[in-house]
Amino acid sequence: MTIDRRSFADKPTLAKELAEAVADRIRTAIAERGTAAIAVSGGSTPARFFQALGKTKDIDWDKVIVTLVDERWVDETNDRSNALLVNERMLQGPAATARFFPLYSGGDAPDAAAVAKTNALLAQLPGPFAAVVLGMGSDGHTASFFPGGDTLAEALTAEGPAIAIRAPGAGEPRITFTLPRLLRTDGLYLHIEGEEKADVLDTALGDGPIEDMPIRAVLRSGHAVTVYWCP
Ligand SMILES: O=C(O)[C@H](O)[C@@H](O)[C@H](O)[C@H](O)COP(=O)(O)O
Repeated sequence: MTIDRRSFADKPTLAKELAEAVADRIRTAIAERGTAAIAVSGGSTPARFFQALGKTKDIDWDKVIVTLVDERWVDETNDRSNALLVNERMLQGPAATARFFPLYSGGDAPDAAAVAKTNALLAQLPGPFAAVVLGMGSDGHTASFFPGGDTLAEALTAEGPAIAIRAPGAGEPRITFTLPRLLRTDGLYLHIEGEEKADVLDTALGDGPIEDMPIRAVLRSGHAVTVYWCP
């Protein structure tokens, strides 16, 4: 396994270092390919990182596309919307000129037509991501790869780019990039904070079925993963 675990003293230091790593990936992708796309996670952990990245001045933000690794099926006025979080915390100041590709495409549920609409937009993304930043729940989910997810097997294997998924621990129905699409990335980061999540990661790195802790599919994928952790 190519898992590089990095520990930082505190949350502000982690946010700054992760923002610098992702900014480097963005600058390199723009230099090599003309554009850079990144996919970031929602939830409660990434706000500081979003603010640090959004303040970065030496990036051609108008050449950057930001999207989400997954989204709850709610519109952008809902405080559970990951898009709302990204817009409020990252796409301000220097980063305000970046383009944002939402995963939520309207309506009450991610039915086939809604997912097709999202996938038509996502088909416009450049080939590989410059960076994908994952989070992890204490149940071992990442993106919306939840234990018990109704489309989990497909989400971990299909080309996608995105698929609907429902799971007992997920709250709303969700839409998520599939794992194969997320693995098409230059940099793959896992951002977790707190002792509990360090313990969950230790468990996930041990033996056991992927269905119990879907983060294992990422950790066993063969793609290098850099873990950013702080207490
Ligand atoms: O929309 C989401 O919920 C996510 O993208 C999800 O995969 C998240 O990264 C983990 O649930 C960790 O969430 P916390 O940071 O809130 O613990």
